[in-house]
Amino acid sequence: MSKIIKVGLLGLGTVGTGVYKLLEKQKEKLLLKSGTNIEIKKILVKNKDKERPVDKSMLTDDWQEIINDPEIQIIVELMGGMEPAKGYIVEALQKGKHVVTANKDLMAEYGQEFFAEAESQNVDLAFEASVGGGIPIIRPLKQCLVGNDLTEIFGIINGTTNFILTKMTNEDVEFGDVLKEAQELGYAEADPTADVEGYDAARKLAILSSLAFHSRVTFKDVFVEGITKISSKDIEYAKELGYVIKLIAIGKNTEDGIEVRVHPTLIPNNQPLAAVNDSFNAVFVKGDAIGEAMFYGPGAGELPTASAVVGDIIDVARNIVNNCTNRINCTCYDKISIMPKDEIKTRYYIRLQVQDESGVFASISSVLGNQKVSLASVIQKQINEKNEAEIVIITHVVKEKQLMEALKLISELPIVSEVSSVIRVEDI
Ligand SMILES: NC(=O)C1=CN([C@@H]2O[C@H](COP(=O)(O)OP(=O)(O)OC[C@H]3O[C@@H](n4cnc5c(N)ncnc54)[C@H](OP(=O)(O)O)[C@@H]3O)[C@@H](O)[C@H]2O)C=CC1
Ligand SMILES: N[C@@H](CC=O)C(=O)O
Ligand code: NA
Repeated sequence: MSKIIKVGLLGLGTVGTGVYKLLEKQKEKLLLKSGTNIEIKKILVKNKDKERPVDKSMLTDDWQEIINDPEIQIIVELMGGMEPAKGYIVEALQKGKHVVTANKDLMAEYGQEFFAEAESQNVDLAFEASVGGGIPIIRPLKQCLVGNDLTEIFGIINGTTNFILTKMTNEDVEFGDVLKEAQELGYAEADPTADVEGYDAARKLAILSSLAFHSRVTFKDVFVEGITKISSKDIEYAKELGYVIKLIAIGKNTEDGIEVRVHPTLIPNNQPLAAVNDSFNAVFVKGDAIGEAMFYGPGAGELPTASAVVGDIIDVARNIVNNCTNRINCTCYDKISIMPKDEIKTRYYIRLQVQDESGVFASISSVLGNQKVSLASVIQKQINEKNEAEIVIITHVVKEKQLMEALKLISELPIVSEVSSVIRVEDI
């Protein structure tokens, strides 16, 4: 057996650089911790001429140099995106190399395919960094909590949007400026649309739900809405009503199928998730044996994410040393249907601009009542220069389909000039 396990690193951006630094820092302890030395042999980058904190001779822009190197046993994919990362992972697994990845885009869509390859080659596939950055959540779900039947998994699983919403809540700042700051801090995806439109959180929720409910959930199954339409006014009104707005991911295993959704949500400000700020993430799980547990920590950034990747590398190295690779494979043994979006039930916050005249409330209440939408509260906020009043409604629990039908009818009422915001409310 090799006394040094050699690693091929794909990508030396935010996370790749963190992994390089952390393995260097841990160099003297790796043998003690894993039973073997671990060494990065080659690093794949796009642009070899960029200034980097590593020995230039390790860099290559040629994948063949890495995949065809028989000494390299572990491929660590930190490039991101779909191709060529997907092709490289499949090729690596097919060649009998172990794979560690932080790529949720790929795991949320091709997890099953990757596991089939890993199983057939008897190699490991580890992806702790793909959800919750540095927070241990994949391994706890696969190992520590496997004795439970989990019914719910929900939380804040995108650092960039949590950073933006926290700043918009606590400071008078522009969305664009805060997004730029999140990008500079290395939290955002290469294309930040994935963060702000909720796709990144939806991918992570697909991964978490697959693990929690033992049934494959992919990105396209998740109902998703991002944070781009959230205004400071909504944040302000939510605050007045005792709520805070967060991008919440919710996965439930119900009698009517798996419910998976990601959207901005008003949550009560005494809920523990309301105190999860900046780029921090938190994941709640509910199970028949454990009851409720919360996993909390840094959800993005160079070293927190590297912490999860290096944990995976060491774990794979231990398995190689102990000749026990491919111990935990795909855990999706069930096939549960996905609940259609229309069937989702929740409460809603609705902000409307209406004519300031008598009978307005009665007309709106009547439309809502006919659609079986019952009101928890209605508040008039202010009157503008056009003599329009702004009203905020909070509903009781209603099915998505009924609410959407009611909103369509409301928006057609002559006294309603605009339905300005519709945000879901959860007392989770
Ligand atoms: N940033 C974070 O906080 C977290 C990120 N992740 C995930 O980790 C992965 C990496 O993210 P991050 O480090 O932020 O990304 P970066 O954009 O900072 O880094 C990407 C790296 O991959 C290299 N690369 C990209 N495409 C190619 C290609 N076609 N061929 C060769 N090299 C390529 C780039 O090379 P070059 O340097 O030459 O441009 C760069 O070094 C992603 O999957 C991301 O979703 C997961 C958790 C947290
Ligand atoms: N862009 C992601 C990075 C970590 O997964 C985020 O903001 O959470
Ligand atoms: Na993690």
